[in-house]
Amino acid sequence: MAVRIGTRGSALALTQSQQTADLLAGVGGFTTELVRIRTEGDVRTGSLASLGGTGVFVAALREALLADRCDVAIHSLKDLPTTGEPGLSIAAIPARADHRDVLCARDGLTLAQLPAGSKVGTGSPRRAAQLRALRPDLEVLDIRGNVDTRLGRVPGLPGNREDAPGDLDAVVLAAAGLARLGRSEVVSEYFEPEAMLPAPGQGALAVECRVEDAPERPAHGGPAKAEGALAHALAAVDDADTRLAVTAERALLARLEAGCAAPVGAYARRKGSMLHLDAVVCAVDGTASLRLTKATDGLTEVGATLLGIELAEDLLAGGAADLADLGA
Ligand SMILES: NCc1[nH]cc(CCC(=O)O)c1CC(=O)O
Repeated sequence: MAVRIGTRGSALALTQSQQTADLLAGVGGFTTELVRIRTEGDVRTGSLASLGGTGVFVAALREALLADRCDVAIHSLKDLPTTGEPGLSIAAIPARADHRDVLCARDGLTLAQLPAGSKVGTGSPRRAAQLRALRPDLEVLDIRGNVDTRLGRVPGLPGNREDAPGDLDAVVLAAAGLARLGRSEVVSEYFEPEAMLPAPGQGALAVECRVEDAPERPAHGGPAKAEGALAHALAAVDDADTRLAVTAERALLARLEAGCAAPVGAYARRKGSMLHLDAVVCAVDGTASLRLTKATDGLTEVGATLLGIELAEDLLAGGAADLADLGA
């Protein structure tokens, strides 16, 4: 019997679901098939999908898992709410792809090379705030749509359709999504976290399944226990360092009680025996921000969670809630 992989129908979702299906099947013991889960957001026009945010898609995939219409669901971790779903488990977090945001500008321009007044599109308050802080002289515009639609707003990018509008000078997107779609040649600049902190979980995927199919992970570390071919594969594709990093980033987000549209950036990575976490909360107009860093030698799920909570409390003590509407 094939393991049914539930996925959204966008090009990005289909690509990352197929790549993850191949990763799981590569461990051996089963085949996979993609099951496309339709949502209300898919059948109506783009504006509803953006209104409902990604929450409607996550909810539809979770409903399909609980109703046994699929066995596994693949999510972009940065779109996944920090609250879990009873009966389901984040059974695997594969190694993170590129965590960075990128600029895709006309004529290969970097951010520093864009003329004053250039129009830069992004749908993310986090990216807008950090862009405005770096270049207050640019015009940052709110844009919507899938990756192809967004790239189509910039004239002359390789791979754009002939009839694309090309009405902006640049857009900012996630490196990981472009890489998964094979469109990295549109990138004119990669932003290191020092310039722009990514969204918590950016570049990482989450594989969710019903709790009875998930490998058992001891709370204080040690190898996961897996019964059955699927649980074994889920344990095998899990990346411990990525899991630690995104656990810290998401614990921070949860403690800030920040929504997915809040202007909060966070990036954690393991360096030797330490886990480092950088985070920023920005005023959306880019005039103020609070950026802090913290590290721990507690390289367990508990240690990573505490790191995120403690850095969030440092940010709150520094006035993060007055800077930004965290509930956005
Ligand atoms: N919010 C949309 C979204 N969700 C996941 C990705 C791809 C990158 C990733 O997996 O983090 C994107 C596109 C983007 O932000 O450019």
